[in-house]
Amino acid sequence: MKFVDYPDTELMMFDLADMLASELAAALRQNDAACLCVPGGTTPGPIFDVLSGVKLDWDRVTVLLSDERWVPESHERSNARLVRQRLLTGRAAAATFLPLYADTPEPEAAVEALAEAITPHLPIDVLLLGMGADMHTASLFPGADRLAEALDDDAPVVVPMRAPGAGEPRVTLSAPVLAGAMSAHVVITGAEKREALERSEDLPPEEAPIRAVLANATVHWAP
Ligand SMILES: O=C(O)[C@H](O)[C@@H](O)[C@H](O)[C@H](O)COP(=O)(O)O
Repeated sequence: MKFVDYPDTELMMFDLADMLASELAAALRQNDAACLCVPGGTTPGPIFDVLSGVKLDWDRVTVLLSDERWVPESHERSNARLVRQRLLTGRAAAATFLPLYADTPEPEAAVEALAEAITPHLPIDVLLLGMGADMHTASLFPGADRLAEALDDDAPVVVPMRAPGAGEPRVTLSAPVLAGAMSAHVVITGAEKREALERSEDLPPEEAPIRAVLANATVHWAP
């Protein structure tokens, strides 16, 4: 794992957006298409704001979510809603978005079809993830009902997930899909998350799921 700390959040968001854009551009120089995978939550909005205005062949980029809350896009907790409002605007509006949600009451009915749509776009070229103070990333929560399945080397691409700290049911890309990204960045802010990251170093992924993606990742931190 590589760790980069920044003097302030604004600078981090700009630098990181710039880095993601360069990596996407490099992937597009090598291949016809590139896959960008992003998280939801409260942290990445400012990165999306910068990235959405970057000059890039966005029409060759597919955007995926690392995970989704099982709510329709009209819901304020929908990660797809965040991505549509903050990332898929401006120049990035030309990208293709693959949602991680379908209009079924429970995620179990939809995960296979979602995985089928995503699989042709793997491996992820550029991955951005967040992390919770409980050391979850994507929707790989400690104590979640299907965490062991999602951490397994042979895990399916998309796994439904229910956890005490998660609110509504979720779906998540599995650990091998996330860990298989060509380039991975984790963005965190504040002392609590930095301490959690340090604590995770002595824990197995079952207790600290962020461990499952850290080996080849760069963690970006600002106070
Ligand atoms: O849908 C989600 O909630 C995410 O994808 C999740 O994994 C998020 O990245 C962390 O919970 C951090 O969330 P914050 O950025 O809001 O702290």
